[in-house]
Amino acid sequence: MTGFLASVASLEETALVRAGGADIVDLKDPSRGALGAWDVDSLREAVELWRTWSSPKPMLSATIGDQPMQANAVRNAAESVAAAGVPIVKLGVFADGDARACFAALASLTSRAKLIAVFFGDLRPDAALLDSVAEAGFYGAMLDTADKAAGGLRRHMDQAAIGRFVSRAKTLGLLTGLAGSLTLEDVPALTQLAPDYLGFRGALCSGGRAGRIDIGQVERISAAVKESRRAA
Ligand SMILES: O=C[C@H](O)COP(=O)(O)O
Repeated sequence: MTGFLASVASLEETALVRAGGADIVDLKDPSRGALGAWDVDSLREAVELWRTWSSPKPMLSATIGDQPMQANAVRNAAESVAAAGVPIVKLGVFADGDARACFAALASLTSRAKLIAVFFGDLRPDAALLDSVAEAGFYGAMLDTADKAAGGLRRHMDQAAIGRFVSRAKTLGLLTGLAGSLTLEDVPALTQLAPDYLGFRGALCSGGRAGRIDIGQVERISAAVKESRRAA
């Protein structure tokens, strides 16, 4: 069943998307890049708030920033997000450096945090890397886009290619997600591929992804995801 991930830039937005029906609240600073990170003090505050929530309680994730694919840089950034108490940590698989070495360096963290590898549809994602992601003990893998000015995920990958990614990740036992400037119109087609969640930021905001979350847009996307999964 496909869920709804909403990326938020502040504590206020965290409460808004929870009220709007998000299944995963994703702490991300869009002004700092595709996977811009919150500062550690704000992460701790969000974790404290999240711990007070009762049912329905969304999952909580956070991004580690747009790091170079160097094992030390990626591990340090991921350790710091996990140490703030965030249960799900999302990190980018950029085209530079040694992705396999980064995954291997993170294996020891997988007992303390659920790690998600974020592949980018506009950076020629190498699905063969999914095996290494699973071997390192990651919790999930998803597709997103790195360049938010270059169109959405479906502009860079066709339905069959996205479907192959989802299906390979599932076969490996990974939680699967799809994002990348998605809009309401993308929901029915992508839900057909049965990812575990669809992720949004820009479509939830007024004034673009670096703008502010609009509760009306959150509710519309949330309703569309729920409707599509009923129809699937
Ligand atoms: O993880 C999901 C993303 O934050 C998606 O952001 P976007 O919809 O602005 O590409």
